[in-house]
Amino acid sequence: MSVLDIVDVSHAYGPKKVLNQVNLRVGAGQIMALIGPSGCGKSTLLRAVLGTHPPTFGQILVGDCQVTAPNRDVGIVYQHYSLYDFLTARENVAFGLKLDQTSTPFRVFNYFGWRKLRKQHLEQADDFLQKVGLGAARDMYPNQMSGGMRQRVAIAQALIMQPKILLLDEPFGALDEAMREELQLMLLQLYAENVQAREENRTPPHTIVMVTHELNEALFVSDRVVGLSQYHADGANGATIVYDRPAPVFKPDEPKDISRFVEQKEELIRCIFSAQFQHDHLKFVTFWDELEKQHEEAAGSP
Ligand SMILES: Nc1ncnc2c1ncn2[C@@H]1O[C@H](COP(=O)(O)OP(=O)(O)OP(=O)(O)O)[C@@H](O)[C@H]1O
Repeated sequence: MSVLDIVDVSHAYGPKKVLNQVNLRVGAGQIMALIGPSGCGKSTLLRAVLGTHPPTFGQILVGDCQVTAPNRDVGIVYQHYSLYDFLTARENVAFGLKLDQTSTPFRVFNYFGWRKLRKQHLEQADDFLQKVGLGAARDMYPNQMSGGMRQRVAIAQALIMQPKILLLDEPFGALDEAMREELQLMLLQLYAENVQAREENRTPPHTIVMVTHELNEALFVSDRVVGLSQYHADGANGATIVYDRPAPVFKPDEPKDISRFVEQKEELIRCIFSAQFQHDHLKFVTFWDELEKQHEEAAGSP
C-alpha cells in the first residue's frame, strides 16, 4: 500500500533549480533513508512533502490527498529538538493531542470533559514514551535530559499524532556516537513493530523517511536506501533519484555487522558521487522490481 507518491516533482528557488523530475513511491511500513551530497536538495524534498514548500512542478500525494500545506498526515523531527522547556516529557508528548482535540473554550467551559480527555492524553503519552524507551523519564523536564533523551521525546511527540508518514531530517546529527547508536536501535524497534503488524495482517504503523549524511546509519536502520544527486541526460540542473535499492534489515537485538553492507555502501558512494555511474543510474533505481522478485521467490518457495 502506497503512503507517499512523489510524481514528477521539480523545485526551484527563483532561478535556481534544485530538484528535477523526482519520482518516488513509499509503501506503508517502509523506513527509507534519503542520502545525497550536501546541498543537493534533500531538505527541499522533505519540505515539499511536509507542505511548507510545495513543489514548483509535479505533485505530492500522502494517502489519496495532494499535499499543498502542512497537515497532520505528515510529521517531522529535526536535528535540533523543539520541546517546550516548561513542560515535562509526558506533557510535551501530549501537547499535540491537546491542540488537535480541544479548544480554549472547551477547556474553560467543559472542565470535567477536558479533565477526562487530559487523563487519556497523558496515558497515551506514557505509552509513546515507553515505546521510545523513556517510560521512566516521563516527569523530567527537557533541561534535565540528555540530547538523546530529548530527541526521543521529540520522536514520541511526532508519533503520538499517528501521522501517515514521519519525516526525520538528520535526527541524530547533533548526538554523540553512543547516543546515536541507541537511537538507531530505537528505530529498529519501530521497524520490528511494522514486521509484527504485517505478520498479523495489520497495516504497519510506522512509515518513515529519514535524511542522513551517515551512510552506515542509512544502511543499518532502513529497509530502503534512496540516493538523490545531480544528474540529467538532458543536462538540466537539479537533483533526481540516482539510487533506490533495498537495504539489509536488522533486528534490534542483532549486532551491527557492517560487513553485511560494505559492498552496498561502495555502490551507493559511486552512484551518488561519480558521474560515470550516474550515467547508468537507472540500473540502480530498482527497489520496486527487487521487492516484486523477492515476493515471487517467497511465493514460489515450498
Ligand atoms: N529558501 C531558500 N532559498 C534559496 N535557496 C535555497 C533555499 N533553501 C535551500 N536553498 C538552496 O537549495 C539547495 C538545496 O538545499 P537543501 O537544504 O535542500 O539541500 P540538502 O541536500 O538538504 O543540504 P544539506 O545536506 O547540506 O543539509 C542549496 O543550494 C541551498 O542553498
